[in-house]
Amino acid sequence: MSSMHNDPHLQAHILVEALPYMQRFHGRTIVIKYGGNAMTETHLQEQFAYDVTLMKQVGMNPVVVHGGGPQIGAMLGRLGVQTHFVDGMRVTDAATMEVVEMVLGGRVNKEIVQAINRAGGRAVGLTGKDGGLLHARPLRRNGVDLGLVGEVARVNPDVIRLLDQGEFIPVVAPIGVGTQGESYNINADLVAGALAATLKAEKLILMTNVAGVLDQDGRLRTHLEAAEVARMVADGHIYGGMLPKIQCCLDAVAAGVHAAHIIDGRVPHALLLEIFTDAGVGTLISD
Ligand SMILES: Nc1ncnc2c1ncn2[C@@H]1O[C@H](COP(=O)(O)OP(=O)(O)O)[C@@H](O)[C@H]1O
Ligand SMILES: CC(=O)N[C@@H](CCC(=O)OP(=O)(O)O)C(=O)O
Repeated sequence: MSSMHNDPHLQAHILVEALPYMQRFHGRTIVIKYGGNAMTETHLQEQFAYDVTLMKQVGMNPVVVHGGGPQIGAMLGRLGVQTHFVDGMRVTDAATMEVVEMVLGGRVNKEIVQAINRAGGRAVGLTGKDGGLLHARPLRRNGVDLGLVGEVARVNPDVIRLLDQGEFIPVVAPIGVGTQGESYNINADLVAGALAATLKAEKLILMTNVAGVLDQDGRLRTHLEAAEVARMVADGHIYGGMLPKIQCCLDAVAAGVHAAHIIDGRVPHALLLEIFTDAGVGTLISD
């Protein structure tokens, strides 16, 4: 870092390289699923907060959707409540839902809001209940009852648009509201995908704990087209937690989002590198 500071030419070069991206993405919405190490390690969290604040400062509209699976797991453990997953989804009974809502909508959401505010941004925390943002219905999986696990039935983006115009950065916890006012626990990747599609976002960026989508030899694929993704899934080279990410990237791109990225949240300033540099980080998925 210090050697970079000592090289004004390099600094100027970096700023100039960022200019076309600032121009291209000015006034555009970029939906970011924030999760993994980037959320739990203090220095990565601080860097993320600076990245989002910088995006907003140069005229983009970042919309943050956060996860928090490990934090929910830790709280359930402290309360002595057993939890288990079916196809990557946490089976959610009423007692679990109470904890999910407290942890995601309370502690985790406010920690992110505070981190962004500390970086000089103006973040506003929401759950899908606020402004009727995320209407949910029960998610059905091969006849297995997942309880209060939901999927997004409808998005009402009015509150996001209002915040964007007001120079605020929305930070959304993945909780939806049902027809009777009940809460649903929704996988955060699904929420990010649905928001990106509804907002006709320029980009959907999913931050995770791997370098991106890897091929059968463990090499990073920097660009994948839909047809190739389908082949990799059929051949079993994409599985587990990567499946819903891939699916929501494909859905978002099919719905008109220009690009969907799966990026390595363990890399310092991963978001900044993805948005403002020619190289980018992770895997770009296009149709
Ligand atoms: N082709 C692939 N490339 C990279 N990761 C893959 C691939 N196929 C399956 N995975 C798995 O998907 C995981 C990422 O999903 P997950 O752990 O659910 O992420 P997150 O917790 O960030 O939502 C990886 O750790 C890896 O085990
Ligand atoms: C239905 C379901 O599984 N919901 C997730 C919601 C949080 C989430 O998605 O967090 P990560 O992105 O950190 O995994 C859960 O209960 O863990």
